[in-house]
Amino acid sequence: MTTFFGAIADDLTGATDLAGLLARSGVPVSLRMGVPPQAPKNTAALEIIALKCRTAPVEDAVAQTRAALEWLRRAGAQRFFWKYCSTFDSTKKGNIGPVAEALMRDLGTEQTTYCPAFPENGRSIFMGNLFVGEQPLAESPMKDHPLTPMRDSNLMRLLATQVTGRVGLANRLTVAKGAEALHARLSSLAAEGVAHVILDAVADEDLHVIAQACANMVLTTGGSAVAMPLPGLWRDQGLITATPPAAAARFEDGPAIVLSGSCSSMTNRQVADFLQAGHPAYRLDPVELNRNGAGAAQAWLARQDPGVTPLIYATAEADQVRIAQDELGRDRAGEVVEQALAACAVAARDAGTRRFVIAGGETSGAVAKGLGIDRLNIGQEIAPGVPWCFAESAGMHIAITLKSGNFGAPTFFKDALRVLGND
Ligand SMILES: Nc1ncnc2c1ncn2[C@@H]1O[C@H](COP(=O)(O)OP(=O)(O)O)[C@@H](O)[C@H]1O
Ligand SMILES: O=C(O)[C@@H](O)C(=O)COP(=O)(O)O
Repeated sequence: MTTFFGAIADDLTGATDLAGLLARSGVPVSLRMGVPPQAPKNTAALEIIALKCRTAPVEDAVAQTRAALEWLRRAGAQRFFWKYCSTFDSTKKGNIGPVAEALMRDLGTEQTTYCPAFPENGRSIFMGNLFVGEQPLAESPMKDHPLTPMRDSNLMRLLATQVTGRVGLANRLTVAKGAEALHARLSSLAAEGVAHVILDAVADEDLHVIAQACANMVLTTGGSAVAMPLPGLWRDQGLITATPPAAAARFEDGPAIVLSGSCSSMTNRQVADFLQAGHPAYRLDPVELNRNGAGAAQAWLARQDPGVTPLIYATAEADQVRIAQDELGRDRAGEVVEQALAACAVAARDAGTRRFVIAGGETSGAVAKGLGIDRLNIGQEIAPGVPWCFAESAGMHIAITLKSGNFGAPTFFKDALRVLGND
């Protein structure tokens, strides 16, 4: 099938989030890890390329996204989407703005839109200000994010330092009037030379208005939710067709494992819930891993009953994370944990595990890389923005879910096993 929609995501969990929401339309979605080295072949109507460029140097992020754009254009894509975090994770320099401007230049378009709203997960935008639940972004836990601390809630100000073009707003009062009014507002902003338009949205209805108004724009940007209604609209217009999920959306049923490297407050609750349910668990200590490697964890794993899903986790509260980081440095502490979880995933696969539940964005990248995954097909959603995915790993068909730290209910790990399997 020829590709119609090409999306570029700045991280892997963000890409599966987008894929899960697009898949709700019934239109096949394909997700590639990185820009494929080979020319497009067997592409889906909706193609997503997952990059790892959220915190990369700006020039690096721009080069990666331009290469992804080129591949998607060669696949036939006619509409493009730049996916970043629903909490607008970025710094004064980028990478959201510079990448958007580079994509605009390559596509020859003078205006794009920005909408990280994700109402189902509590992200809303009003008068250009981003809220996480009832808290302004800058008062939410995102203010202390280790890499991209968000200390301003105003998206116009945040974006203005990242772009060279003018920034404007189409506010909720306009969006509430419907697609025609929003379209007219975008046109009048374009006439004034406003290249970057923040779009307010507080509820899913707003996202539908935005999709209608923007469905013909060559490039739009945002979180996953604003793209969600687009495939349905294009299908109704006859631009794409829905076909049953690809045959690759299958896995060989088998044992499951939960691997958690996220230290977000939600993941801490999810680990506690799973421990309370009595699952066998092994806690990784970064200092110990740095000294002796992951051998003890793998030996423990080899002794487990494959019928009872084990949990291996480094998830810890902030004070424990600080102790490990003080001892090893932030990067080394993260690296030893990621390497250990990736090694455990490979050992589990080789011992017959076929369902993998992974918590954490960086963790997911490391595990997927360790398992040698280069393409994911999208299956059932477990929680908003967290689908099961199907992939090939060392010639085996596996199922894997990659959970962003903040997403999912406290029962997420049990929910994942229930959605796919008999647990
Ligand atoms: N106990 C710990 N001490 C220090 N760093 C840790 C610990 N546990 C996990 N980490 C690291 O913290 C980072 C968590 O990031 P990530 O996996 O992206 O989760 P999230 O999606 O919640 O941000 C990873 O690099 C992981 O290896
Ligand atoms: O938009 C979102 O919130 C997510 O899709 C996302 O990008 C999550 O990033 P991590 O929290 O780093 O996994």
